[in-house]
Amino acid sequence: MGSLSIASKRLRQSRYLSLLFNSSSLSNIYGGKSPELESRLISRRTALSRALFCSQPRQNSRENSRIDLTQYPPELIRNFSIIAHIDHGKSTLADRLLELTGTIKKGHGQPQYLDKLQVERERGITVKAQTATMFYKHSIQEASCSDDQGPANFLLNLIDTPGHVDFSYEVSRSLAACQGALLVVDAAQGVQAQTVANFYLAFESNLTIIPVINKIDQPTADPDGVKAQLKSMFDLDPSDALLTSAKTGEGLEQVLPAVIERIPAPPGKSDSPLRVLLLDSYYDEYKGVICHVAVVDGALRKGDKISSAATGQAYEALDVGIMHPELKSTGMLLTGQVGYVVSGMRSTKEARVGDTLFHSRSTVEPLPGFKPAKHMVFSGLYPADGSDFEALNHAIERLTCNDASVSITKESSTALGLGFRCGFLGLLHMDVFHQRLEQEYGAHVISTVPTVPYIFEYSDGSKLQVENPAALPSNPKQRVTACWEPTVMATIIIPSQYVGSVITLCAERRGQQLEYSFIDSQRAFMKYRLPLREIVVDFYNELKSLTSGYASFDYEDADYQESDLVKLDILLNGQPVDAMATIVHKLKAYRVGRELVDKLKKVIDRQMFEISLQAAIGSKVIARETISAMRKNVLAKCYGGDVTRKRKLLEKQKEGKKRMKRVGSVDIPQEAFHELLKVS
Ligand SMILES: Nc1nc2c(ncn2[C@@H]2O[C@H](COP(=O)(O)OP(=O)(O)OP(=O)(O)O)[C@@H](O)[C@H]2O)c(=O)[nH]1
Repeated sequence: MGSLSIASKRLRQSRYLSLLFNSSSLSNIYGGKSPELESRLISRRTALSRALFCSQPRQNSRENSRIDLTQYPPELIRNFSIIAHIDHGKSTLADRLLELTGTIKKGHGQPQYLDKLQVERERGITVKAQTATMFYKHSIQEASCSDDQGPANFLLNLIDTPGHVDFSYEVSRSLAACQGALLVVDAAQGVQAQTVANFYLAFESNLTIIPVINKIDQPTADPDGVKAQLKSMFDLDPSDALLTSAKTGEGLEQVLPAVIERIPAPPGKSDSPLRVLLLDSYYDEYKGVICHVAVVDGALRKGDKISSAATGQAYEALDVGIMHPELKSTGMLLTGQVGYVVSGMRSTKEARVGDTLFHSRSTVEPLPGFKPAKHMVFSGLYPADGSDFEALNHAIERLTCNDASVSITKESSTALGLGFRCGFLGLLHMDVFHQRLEQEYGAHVISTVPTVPYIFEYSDGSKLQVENPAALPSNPKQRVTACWEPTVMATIIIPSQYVGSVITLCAERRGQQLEYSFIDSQRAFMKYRLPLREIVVDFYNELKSLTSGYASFDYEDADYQESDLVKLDILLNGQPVDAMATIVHKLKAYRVGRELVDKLKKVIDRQMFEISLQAAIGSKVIARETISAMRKNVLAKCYGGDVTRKRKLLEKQKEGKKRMKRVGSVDIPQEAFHELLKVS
């Protein structure tokens, strides 16, 4: 029965393969004319790709054998994370460890195996933390794990985490399931900003930290220099550092023995009532909500009745297993083990990250859970074609099932119609969300200028958090008495020769220097308090270009600070366009207003009538441009009578017009909204 269903699943998978990875074939078959059909096919495509990557049956006959988790008491388990600055080689190291333990085949042809999302593969970054269970034989002298003192079989749970600052929430959640972390540092680049941030995340979580100096094969590698940095910055003993090359395989044989010998076993109690920490969840077309969990105490078995401490809802554990690295049903998860549970939850909203699951018949003290994700950036998302609202609604609902860290509320704009206000963890997160909407769900969206959550106080004493500038009245009658903006604590590490230009950049961005020191003779370390608004737009790119790409930057949210803010309106032919309003610091309002109208003038096509573009604070216009009238005759150069050629040109013009948004009588191209993102 099992092999039959596997065979038929494979057949289905192979029949869909060409469709899966060839979106053009979708539009060929359906001529792009049946949106429902296309959206159904796209969601099927996504589901199948997930099924392929997440639950594809393995070729190896060993895979079909049952894994008996009772063989792995907590003392034979190690849970560890791989943390590092972006691109220091976490995912490649994870690949090598999976190969070394036979969890995946060598030369599986899929580098960065645990980066399963299309956006992760295209951008070469990790966005979602991924867990993989490995089995590894090792003998340790002191432990009395096996009577004959021969090698014992260990169960190792490896969690690969994202490196980018926007996803540090994923990192902190992953660390909650671990007792140790491999802190990977590039042997040539040395300690970078996110190495510092991730080290402190792990340190504050009381994890055992094993420094791994990776990429020692590079000609510019300086492992001794990096050891010295690790000592001076984190007080890590240089002799504890492992030297590896995830590329050539050098030094990798020391990694897992070090994990087993240095990282403590999970501390939970097997004989205590069940407590399961819910780490993450995603929606699978076939299985429903799949929760990633860590069993802190007790044992969870298939068929158990479990309850959620957060919602009080009761469920049945329909399937329980480990990620090996695909889902592998084991029928149980015991103390200290990390795996998955399918419990018939209908939406990921029921699966609250940080929740405690326990046996319905028992009463337990819930686990501390996690701080809720903090949304740093808000932006409006509107369908490029106003009539696609339902399709976009559906796409967003499905995507938030797999990315619960986005906040969504419906909103409407006079310029763009019905849409959504979405809260993201940062700009990259916002970008990745857009890309996934387009790639996985075929949605075409217009996004408005990202903004940060400000707090405004009015003369009647009321305070309001403003996530959408349009919500702020321009009406001076409702007087604002004070406003506050969010700030961040930024860590910047740069080669010393760039110190001057980076200080100037931070001063321009209204930064306040808090710390300035040298890591070694070549690199400086700075801490700044910066308004979040100033780093949201283009700060990182500018920092990178000022320092020839050598700067590294990380931030964590800090307090609100009082600030002199104004709402900047953009008016087209005298009408304010709500979707283009922004909130800026008063000192910058004139410059930003001028840049905005200049940019808009470049991207808005001349039309049949004159268009005035204005930037205004309240009723005061601070910048103005005019786009003169014209009639664009696309057939002007098309002499002669070839009707098909003329038709082609007119079709092309019509196509272009579809991508315009009509505001009042003015057509605004999608690029206008994109251009606005770049003005700070
Ligand atoms: N020369 C060399 N290159 C390596 C080594 N390890 C990884 N790389 C390369 O470094 C790049 C980044 O590797 P990843 O494994 O994606 O890095 P990461 O830390 O997982 O990146 P994020 O998930 O985006 O934070 C890839 O091009 C790898 O091929 C190594 O030991 N030596």
